[in-house]
Amino acid sequence: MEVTVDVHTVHPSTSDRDAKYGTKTPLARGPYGSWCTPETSPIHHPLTQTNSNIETKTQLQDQKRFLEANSTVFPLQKVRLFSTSPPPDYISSIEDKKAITELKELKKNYITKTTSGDKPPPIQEEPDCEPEYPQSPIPASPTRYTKCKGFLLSTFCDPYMPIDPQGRLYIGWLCLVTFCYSYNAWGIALRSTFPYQTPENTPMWLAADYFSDLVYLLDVAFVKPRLMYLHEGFWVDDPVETRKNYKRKVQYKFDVISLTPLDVLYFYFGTQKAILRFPRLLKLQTFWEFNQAMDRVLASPYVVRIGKTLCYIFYLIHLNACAYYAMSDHIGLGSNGWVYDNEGIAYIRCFYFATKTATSIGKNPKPENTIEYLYMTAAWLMGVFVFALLIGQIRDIIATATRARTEYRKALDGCARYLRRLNLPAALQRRVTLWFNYTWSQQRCFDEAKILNWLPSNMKRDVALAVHMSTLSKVQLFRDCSDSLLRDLVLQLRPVSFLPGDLVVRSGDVGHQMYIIKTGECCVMSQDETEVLATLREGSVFGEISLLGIEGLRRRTATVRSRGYSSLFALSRSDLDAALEYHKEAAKVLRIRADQIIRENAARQTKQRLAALEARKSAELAKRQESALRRKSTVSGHSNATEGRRLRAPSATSKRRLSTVSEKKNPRARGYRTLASTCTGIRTPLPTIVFTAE
Ligand SMILES: Nc1ncnc2c1ncn2[C@@H]1O[C@@H]2COP(=O)(O)O[C@H]2[C@H]1O
Repeated sequence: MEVTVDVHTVHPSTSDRDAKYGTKTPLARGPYGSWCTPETSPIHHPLTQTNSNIETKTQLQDQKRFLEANSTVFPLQKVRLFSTSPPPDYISSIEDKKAITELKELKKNYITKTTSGDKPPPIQEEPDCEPEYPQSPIPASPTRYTKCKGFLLSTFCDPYMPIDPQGRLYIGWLCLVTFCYSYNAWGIALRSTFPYQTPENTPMWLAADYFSDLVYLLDVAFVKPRLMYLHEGFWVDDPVETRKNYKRKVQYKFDVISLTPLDVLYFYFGTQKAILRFPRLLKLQTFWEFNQAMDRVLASPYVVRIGKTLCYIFYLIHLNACAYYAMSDHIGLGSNGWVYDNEGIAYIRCFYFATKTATSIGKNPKPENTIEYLYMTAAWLMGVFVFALLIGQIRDIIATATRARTEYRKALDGCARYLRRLNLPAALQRRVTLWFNYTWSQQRCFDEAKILNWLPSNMKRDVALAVHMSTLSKVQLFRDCSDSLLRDLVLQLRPVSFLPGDLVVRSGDVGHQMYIIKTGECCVMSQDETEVLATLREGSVFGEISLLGIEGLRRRTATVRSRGYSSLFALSRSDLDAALEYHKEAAKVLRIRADQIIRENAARQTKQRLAALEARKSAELAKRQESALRRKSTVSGHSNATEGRRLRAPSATSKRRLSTVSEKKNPRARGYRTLASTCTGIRTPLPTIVFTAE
């Protein structure tokens, strides 16, 4: 349906507006510099709600209502007025509207049928199609076998199966190709300059040559075209597509050129001309690819990186040695003091010469003619720039490999220096050093979070779970609650280490963190620290009572010390609160356990008090009995004296009377007595119960 709307946008004059609003509001002005109706031509502009047409909003709304009443949706934001044909957006929106109406009708029919008792029409099922699951980040394992004419064929050898570019078999193949490439790279230069290819050993050289050619050919024809590749985030394993993909690459062109059979010219030049095989050197990309693959799969990629740099250095020296021998041969072996004198093993002597010239300036045989000067200059320049670069690269690689250790040493040295400057006791300084050493041996880094910071949060969580899984699986709390609690908390856990005897939490302090024991043991001590109430082991949780604030307890209910060296995970109050907000069951478990600890601690305390009271009573009784005995024994001999003392000593009744009098004088004394008598009955908040994850 085509809709053409012809609207003259009317801008009220400033006076109209002012009359309406009663003020002179500073509004944006129209394109004509005034808010009056333009006389010359109508304004053509889209009906969007901007400052300039804010005045016409009511009119526009009227128009919209009118058009909607005529069952058309008029997209105010998109339609340009005075346009002869509606824009595509508009058409699509009309179509959308139709589709929505149809859908609504269908729904209405369906609902009326179900409510009227009719059986609703069966819902049309989608045609059978494979559900598409997310792909694995690594393509399917290449170690599958297929049967071919009775033989089990590895997928790698099956010409119709795609190859996983990260699979071991492919990396093995790359290794073989790289070996053949290295043979060509070293061999062609060597055989072209040194007299090592003789008519006797030529068949051997040729066999090696053609073997490497065969590997090159297989690589280009059967392996590379089957390599799976990533396209728009998906692994493509269709053979036609993989072949096309390979052919699109520059590498394909180089691979094909590297197979140029220039060796047919052997028929003309003779088999000695190994230089004719130089196109084989164009397969350099495979060498790089192999290095990258090794870098990915090896546990310590630094070895590969250093190995690659050393390869470059040796290869340059090799080329230098070949050039030196070729020049010496050209000038005449032993013809002057600079050239190779044809003594000893030619290659070793030339290699030595090349190494010396590339790495040192001076103390080399003096060149005697132009060509020798040119060679020496080139060799020195190569030594200064190329070798310096390569050796610098090795230094960087080693520095990267040992960066964490260097940072640790720096931190330790800095801290030790600081403590020494403050002249702190030697024992404390030694403790700090011990802490550094222990933490390093446990974590191999000081800031785990910093290392993982590059990863997306889900991956970070997976890594943290994998790293700490062995400990976290022992924590009863996580076993009793849903898995998502563990996933939510794992990134918030901060590893901390303690030395033997270190205080982890102190009774009476405000609690800010709770702890999970990763390794080692911690002792929950009695208030006076003379008794160990409980020994907590791997996977145990402590320090949660003051975080939960049960019965208003915000302070630590006990002192906990590390028994030996221990590694714990600390979880802050805010992180725990955030997690418990969404994991009510975990909050319940923690509360139940904390309640239990508090109750049992209180029971234990009461028992201890009663026992102490009992002991005091029996001690008093014994004392009284003893004094009575003593009195009996002396009564006969000193009856007069005793009688006098008895008269002087106040009786129990008079004593009581005395104390009442003093209480009356000092009401605080009575207060203390009342408190003491009630205290024996109340539960003390100090929990003293064995609380382990087991
Ligand atoms: N008797 C006990 N047995 C085991 N753990 C205890 C005992 N008493 C206290 N704790 C733990 O020691 C912690 C000390 O700090 P909180 O009070 O925060 O939480 C306490 C409990 O987790």
